[in-house]
Amino acid sequence: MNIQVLFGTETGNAEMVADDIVDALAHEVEISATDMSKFQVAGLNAETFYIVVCSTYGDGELPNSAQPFFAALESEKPDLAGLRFAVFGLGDSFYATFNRGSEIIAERLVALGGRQVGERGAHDASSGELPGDIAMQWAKEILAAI
Ligand SMILES: Cc1cc2nc3c(=O)[nH]c(=O)nc-3n(C[C@H](O)[C@H](O)[C@H](O)COP(=O)(O)O)c2cc1C
Repeated sequence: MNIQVLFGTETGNAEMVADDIVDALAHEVEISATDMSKFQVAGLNAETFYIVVCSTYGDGELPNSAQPFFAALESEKPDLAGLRFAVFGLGDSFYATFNRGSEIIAERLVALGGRQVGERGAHDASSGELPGDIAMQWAKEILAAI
């Protein structure tokens, strides 16, 4: 199976998490990580499983590097029937809009026909836990479910 990790970040935490997920799963599957801002929506395909790793900024908004990807999903409206994905969010429960960014992306992918696998993972910056630790455990559970 081929897994593509797509990360959306403002200050690099989601990229570190994406790299940790790649490290955790690389011995079992073909997997790589790409910044969403460098990924073409036309490249989405049903043969690949996607792991979307995305933080939240502003007031429950997408981080900078996720915005072009999200805008392209809205304008190009690709048919994502058959596409499967899982989502891991980074946020801070200090904000009422905790982890809304990852939810925004998941909702859009589902609206376009994609199927979300497993529970949306979440890291809370106020928890004191390392995001990579939470994400790697979550990713192993996702891999077992697909
Ligand atoms: C200015 C600012 C606004 C933020 N807004 C939110 C928010 O609305 N909801 C949330 O859950 N986290 C929010 N966060 C927390 C970030 O999502 C969290 O620190 C995350 O780890 C950043 O990941 P990144 O470096 O990949 O962007 C905010 C952080 C900053 C600095």
